[in-house]
Amino acid sequence: MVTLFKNIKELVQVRTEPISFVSGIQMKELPTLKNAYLVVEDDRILDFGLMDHFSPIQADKIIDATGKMVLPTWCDSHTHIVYAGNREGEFVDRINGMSYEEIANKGGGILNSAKKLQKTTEDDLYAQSKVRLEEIIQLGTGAVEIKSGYGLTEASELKMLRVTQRLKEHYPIEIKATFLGAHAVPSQYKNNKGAYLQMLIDEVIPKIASERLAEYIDVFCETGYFSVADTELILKAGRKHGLTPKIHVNQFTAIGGIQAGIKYQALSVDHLEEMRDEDIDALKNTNTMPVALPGCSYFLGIPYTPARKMIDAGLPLALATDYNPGSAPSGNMNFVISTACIKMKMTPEEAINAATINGAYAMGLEKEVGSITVGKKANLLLTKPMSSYAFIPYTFGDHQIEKVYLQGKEINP
Ligand SMILES: N=CN[C@@H](CCC(=O)O)C(=O)O
Ligand SMILES: [Zn+2]
Repeated sequence: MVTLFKNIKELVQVRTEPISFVSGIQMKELPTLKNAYLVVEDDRILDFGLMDHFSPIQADKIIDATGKMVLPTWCDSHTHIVYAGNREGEFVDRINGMSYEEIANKGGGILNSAKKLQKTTEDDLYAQSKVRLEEIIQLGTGAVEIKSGYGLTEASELKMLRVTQRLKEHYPIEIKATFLGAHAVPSQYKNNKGAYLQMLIDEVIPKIASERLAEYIDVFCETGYFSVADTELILKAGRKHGLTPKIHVNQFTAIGGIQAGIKYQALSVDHLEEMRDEDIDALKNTNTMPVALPGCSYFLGIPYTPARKMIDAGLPLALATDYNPGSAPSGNMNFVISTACIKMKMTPEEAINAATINGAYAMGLEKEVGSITVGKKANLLLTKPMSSYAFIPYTFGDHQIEKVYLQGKEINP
């Protein structure tokens, strides 16, 4: 099956030479072709170029993209979309003055979601989660990472990861799974966090690795949750079983988690709302991708990741939604990109690079998605007509996507 997109007003994020990610000043460059064509064969990008150089081909389907843009789909490298129920009650409690921390200390927060999930059957959890997956696909996401971490028992953590596995089997979107058993200390281990960690290390991690239920290992490294020493224990055990670290760090406090992540060659360090100069320095010249989650900052009213300072220091940056029931109940990458431009002062070029190629890298998918490159998956966005791609972040709270294609096929709403 050959599909031809012709008369594309602007083909965005064109990379002839494959790249892994962009950092620092390179993030301001977003290569495009104006008045372009793109050829897709089956699930892959076969060819692209300027309309002026186009020689007619035999295509099964022709899409006239006059006035419209084509981009690679968004790469959302940090989500928790497999969860049960919602927490709008806590949202109202926060409006009425309670803090996220106070709610968590009263058994709300992550433990509240764990209680709900433990009581939910695997089939019901799948049914609830697939709605969110379908929703983010419609919003232009073509690759997503999904974490466990609302189970907090062996059975429920495995249930979450099996649901993620089932989503992988049933949907054309790229999915990577992360084990986040060390997301919060369950109440039954309240006074014995060490025993919980030991149980994760001795029983759960080996099982997940042997059943190939996750590619990555995560820890919520934060004051009141898991210390740097706890984080290192889990990352070490994960590494031993072939799970690569991607961790939650520096959300509320900076305690040295970034350095621990780098020590264990984390693929990404995520959140980073609280960054010290030494944290920025530690990330320089590493292969670890910093990931900002502006939807969480927006929803909780906490600081935004200092993107300007980080990029100006030469670092790369990826953007993700953090879609979860407690701190970011939205999987809308279009909103994340707008918010990054408006609140973090990223340029549209930087934000689009952060939401495509850098996001792909933060999931180990940079060879498959994240740019318009021959041989990559044809996971594409066709926009509504627009004058320039800056219109995408400019129209915050809305989206400009007319159609989404995954593996070369149009996704019907
Ligand atoms: N910070 C830790 N975990 C999630 C939110 C957890 C929750 O409140 O349910 C996050 O990334 O923001
Ligand atoms: Zn998260």
